[in-house]
Amino acid sequence: MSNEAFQLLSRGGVAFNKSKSDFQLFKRQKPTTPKNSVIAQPNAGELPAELDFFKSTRSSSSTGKRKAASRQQSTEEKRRRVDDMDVDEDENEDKEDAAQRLTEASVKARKTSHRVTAKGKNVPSHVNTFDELKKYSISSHLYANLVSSGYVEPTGIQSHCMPILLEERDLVAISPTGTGKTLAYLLPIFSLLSVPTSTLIASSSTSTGVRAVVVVPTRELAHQIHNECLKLAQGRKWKIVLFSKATANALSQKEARDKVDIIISTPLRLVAALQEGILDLSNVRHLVLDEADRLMDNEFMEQIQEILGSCRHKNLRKALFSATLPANAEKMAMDMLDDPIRIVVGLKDTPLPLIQQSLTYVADDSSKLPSLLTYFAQTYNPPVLVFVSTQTRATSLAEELILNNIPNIDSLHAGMTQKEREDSLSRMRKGESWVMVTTEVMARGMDFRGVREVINYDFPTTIQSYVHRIGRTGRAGREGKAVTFFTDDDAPCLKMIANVILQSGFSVPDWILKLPKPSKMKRKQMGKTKRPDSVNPARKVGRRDAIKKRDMILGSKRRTVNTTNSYAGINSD
Ligand SMILES: Nc1ncnc2c1ncn2[C@@H]1O[C@H](COP(=O)(O)OP(=O)(O)OP(=O)(O)O)[C@@H](O)[C@H]1O
Repeated sequence: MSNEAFQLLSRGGVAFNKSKSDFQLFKRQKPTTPKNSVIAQPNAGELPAELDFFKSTRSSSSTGKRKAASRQQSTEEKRRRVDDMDVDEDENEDKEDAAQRLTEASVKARKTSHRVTAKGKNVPSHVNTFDELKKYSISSHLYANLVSSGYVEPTGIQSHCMPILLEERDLVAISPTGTGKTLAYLLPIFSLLSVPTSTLIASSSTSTGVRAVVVVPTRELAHQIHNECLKLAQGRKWKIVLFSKATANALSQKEARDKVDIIISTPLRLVAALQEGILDLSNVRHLVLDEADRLMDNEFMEQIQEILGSCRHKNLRKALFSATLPANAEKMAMDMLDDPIRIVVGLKDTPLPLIQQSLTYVADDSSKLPSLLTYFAQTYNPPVLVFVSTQTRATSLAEELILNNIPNIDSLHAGMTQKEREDSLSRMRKGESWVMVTTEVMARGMDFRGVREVINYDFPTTIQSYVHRIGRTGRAGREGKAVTFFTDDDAPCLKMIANVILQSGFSVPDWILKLPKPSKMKRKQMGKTKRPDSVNPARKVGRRDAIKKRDMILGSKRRTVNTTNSYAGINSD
């Protein structure tokens, strides 16, 4: 692969060409399978049309199809059994029970001719093209920006949700990772706001103040969504604010505040400004909670309630989006909304079949590092995201990889300063990082379209965590690969994740599926498992080693730009 192609793929953001010719550069690349992988079943060539969110199978290679054919029978059989389950009515069911039913042959046969389920009163019809949205009086200028951003056809979630939001209905929307949920809500917001507040003020229209708010769980995601907004805003004087301490201060003046159209923020930042009295949300008409299930967990719920309480406009419309929504979060979501519509694209809480998933047994924690080094000793497709459970382990693993001469290592976690996090992200987008060691902070929403591989170094302890982590690859119709290490200690959650893999259409060994269902207590304990801070307890770092280590880390950071140029070598077919 050429350096240029890599730069293009890893850039993300504004100039990416969604015609997918870049994607086709990778068509012939064979995925590699680590030797100690106990499960590695490529997906079955062609996706069912309903799951082909980006029509990607049009470009899948015939070789892939041939290879898949020989394995297809059992995988397809299992997948069909999943397809036949009643996803409309039963999707809140416990995954384990669902998979148990899969392994039994007595699943009731029901053909799911549709993969989009809609619930609610008077659900507006979906559209097949962006052109069909014209009946909602979308401005030609907004269209032009849509087209110049490279969006040609709406994805499934966009086809269904855009009309609903444009008809000003409350919405809960669930669609797999990387299927374009951001645009699904941003386009209707821009269309409904119609013109920037500055124009309204100039024409002495009455109401002023922030009119739309998008809330997300991390700063990085807020930044990314802000960039998406800027694409749609081109050529007009929209005031779109990425909320931070600095922008909050700048908005302390009412005149400045009144000109703001859209705010993108994390809950904490927004609530701090509300409490300081430097923000007024009473004019907000559109509130979006992106990664809604995360925002409704204990860490954020209080803040979300405060934000909801501050959005008091009588015409406030609310929309919640996520790739996952467990039953309890869904109930809370529905309770927040008025006469809501609920849209589910694909199977709830299930990764895209384009992501080739496997589990790799690594016995215990101290065996993970050698396994990862073995992995990187073989051909791999950078950039790779490696997920660990804590900040300290992220730092430790990144250092170990550098000391073992794995090129272009970076890390990103919430313990780093904002500047460090921004620099890390920027290196990733520029293609300077080949391996990014990170924590849950990067698991949701982040869109690096070049990411071909995700490694779960530490086992995810919830289905949601697994789905979002591996969803950093296989985005916008591209193929991806996800490898999950598991140790004996991960047994309580193993079956749960294996069931997700099965549900995506991949095989898993029967012995895992036959594991007894762990008690809730065991699963809770598993979530709290204390892993050592260092991923290599054997390393005794003396003073000389410490200096060497520091120099190597600094050297590695300096070298990144140069070594990026030799990228093609490592990634060749
Ligand atoms: N209609 C479209 N055609 C082609 N590409 C699209 C379209 N809509 C969105 N995309 C691209 O798909 C990628 C994924 O979009 P986005 O980040 O909105 O996904 P998501 O569903 O929100 O994912 P996640 O659940 O991980 O947050 C982005 O790179 C985006 O530019």
